[in-house]
Amino acid sequence: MAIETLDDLAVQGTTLGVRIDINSPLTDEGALADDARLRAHVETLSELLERDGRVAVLAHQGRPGGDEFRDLRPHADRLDELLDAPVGYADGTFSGEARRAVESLDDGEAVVLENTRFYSEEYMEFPADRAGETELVDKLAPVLDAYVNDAFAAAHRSQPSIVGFPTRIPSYAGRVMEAELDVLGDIESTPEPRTYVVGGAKVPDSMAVAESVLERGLADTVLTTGVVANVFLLADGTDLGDASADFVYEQGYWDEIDRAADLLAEYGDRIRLPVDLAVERDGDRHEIAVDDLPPREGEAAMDVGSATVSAYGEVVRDSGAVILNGPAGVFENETFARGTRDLFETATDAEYSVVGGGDTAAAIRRFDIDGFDHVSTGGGAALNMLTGEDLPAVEALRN
Ligand SMILES: Nc1ncnc2c1ncn2[C@@H]1O[C@H](COP(=O)(O)OP(=O)(O)O)[C@@H](O)[C@H]1O
Ligand SMILES: O=C(OP(=O)(O)O)[C@H](O)COP(=O)(O)O
Repeated sequence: MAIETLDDLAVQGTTLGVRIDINSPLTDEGALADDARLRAHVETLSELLERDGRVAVLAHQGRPGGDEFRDLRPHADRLDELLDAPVGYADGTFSGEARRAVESLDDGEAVVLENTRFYSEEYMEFPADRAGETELVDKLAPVLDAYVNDAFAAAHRSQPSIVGFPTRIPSYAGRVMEAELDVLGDIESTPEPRTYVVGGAKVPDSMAVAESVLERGLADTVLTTGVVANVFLLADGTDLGDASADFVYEQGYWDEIDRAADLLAEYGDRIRLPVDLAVERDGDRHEIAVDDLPPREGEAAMDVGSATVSAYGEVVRDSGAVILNGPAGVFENETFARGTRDLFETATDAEYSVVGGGDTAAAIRRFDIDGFDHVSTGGGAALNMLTGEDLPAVEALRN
């Protein structure tokens, strides 16, 4: 069944639950370090407000227990600046007070409801029917006329605010969702050879993608960077030193090391690992060949080294399509930004290049890199889609 879009929705005077993805990097003080994901949703929100909708924004920030698990007040303040309409903030998601804030909206007004993940069921995965019966959906659906999902970046999560509402109220794709589905739905027609560059810190997501594209023959080469590369190196028997290994173990990524070992055994000829890594030594960047590891006590691998960037660069330049997700290192720290900056710049030389990921997109803006054919607002969602997997959010909108 075709997905309905905002073209199919009679907006005026209706109260809309609009799920967006404004999960953003934050400063240590909890302020927004990057507002790109907010700006991405301006088109959808402005359209709904200009068409006299009453908009209740649903969104998450961070993961429970993480440093970036914070409230959405800064996001509401920034949206208020970005939109030509008043944007309020409710410090509850579906409390009586939050519901009253939704019910008292006027035409052309918006309110940002509190971080959906402050509510425990939101961080669980459910089939859509069951998600439709969770507290969040059960309490909010009665005060909403319709639901709009514009949160492409969270479309791979089968969580209540993503898949629950379409089982209860009429539901539509927002403009970001619509555009992403159009572009990313057509990856099999991108030019070959295809290279996937998987990096960053969300190792299970990246590993699932690597496995899938290798199995399906979609990837001619997988280049590994970031923490993902560290996991592959550990799986390959490299002594990374305690600091890097402990970082991986503390995240509970034991299974990912086994998975990486299986992938290397099966598809080793198509997977590339870094040949050198960068650590901090005496306050400076210091590069070490993988053959010369481990580093000194306490030194952690924070970036890929120059030899890796140049080896990967050759693969990338010869690629028809490059699909890239995840920074190559701790790019937020200038000492370890080089791998990410140089590799990303090289990726724009491929015939066709697609990038995804919140931090990845932030790195692109930070380094002012132009020339990608598509910069997705999604990381995991984009890559799931590129590998041909169904996105729960999209399935929910179809039913
Ligand atoms: N070697 C590394 N050690 C620790 N963190 C790393 C390393 N390489 C990359 N990172 C971190 O990975 C984070 C981004 O990963 P991720 O969330 O997976 O990316 P995205 O949001 O683009 O999907 C960044 O904060 C970066 O500092
Ligand atoms: O940032 C996100 O995903 P991404 O890092 O894959 O782009 C989304 O907001 C989903 O967040 P999650 O991976 O904590 O479910």
